Amino acid sequence: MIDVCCAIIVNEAGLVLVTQRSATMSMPLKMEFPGGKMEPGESPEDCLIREIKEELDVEVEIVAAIPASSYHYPTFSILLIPFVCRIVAGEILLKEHAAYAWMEPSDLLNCDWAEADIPVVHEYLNPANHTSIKE
Ligand SMILES: Nc1nc2c([nH]c(=O)n2[C@@H]2O[C@H](COP(=O)(O)OP(=O)(O)OP(=O)(O)O)[C@@H](O)[C@H]2O)c(=O)[nH]1
Repeated sequence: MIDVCCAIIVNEAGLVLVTQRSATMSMPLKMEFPGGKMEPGESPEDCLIREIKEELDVEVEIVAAIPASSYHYPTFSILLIPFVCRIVAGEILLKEHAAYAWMEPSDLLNCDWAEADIPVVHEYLNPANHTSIKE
């Protein structure tokens, strides 16, 4: 099982940042939440902040945790560990992804997601599943 942290970044208007994997990545052009694999000895929170800086060149603050969900792809399994975040410094500059979009929460389920993300979107859409970390 690969531990992967991902960021559900929300802006002041309540829109959610969705990123598109590039044509050269695995699962090309699928939509995902930015993030990546935890390194040995790294906490999920530190992983998330590092990955978002590497991928989007912004600094985020974690607002809430969403339950992790596992997903079994044909050749590997991942545990997706999502956090709701907001940007506290910087402007988005895509370093790896093909594109990004700010979406209304009600439109999220219409995206062509990496399959592991679909349960995460459902968890996000139910606020009862959010564990607040910072107001
Ligand atoms: N960052 C991120 N990765 C996801 C999501 N959903 C999902 O299935 N994944 C998968 O989890 C792994 C994340 O690893 P990564 O982002 O550090 O790795 P990577 O793109 O270099 O992938 P690679 O190891 O296939 O080259 C990838 O296999 C990716 O396809 C998601 O929402 N965000």
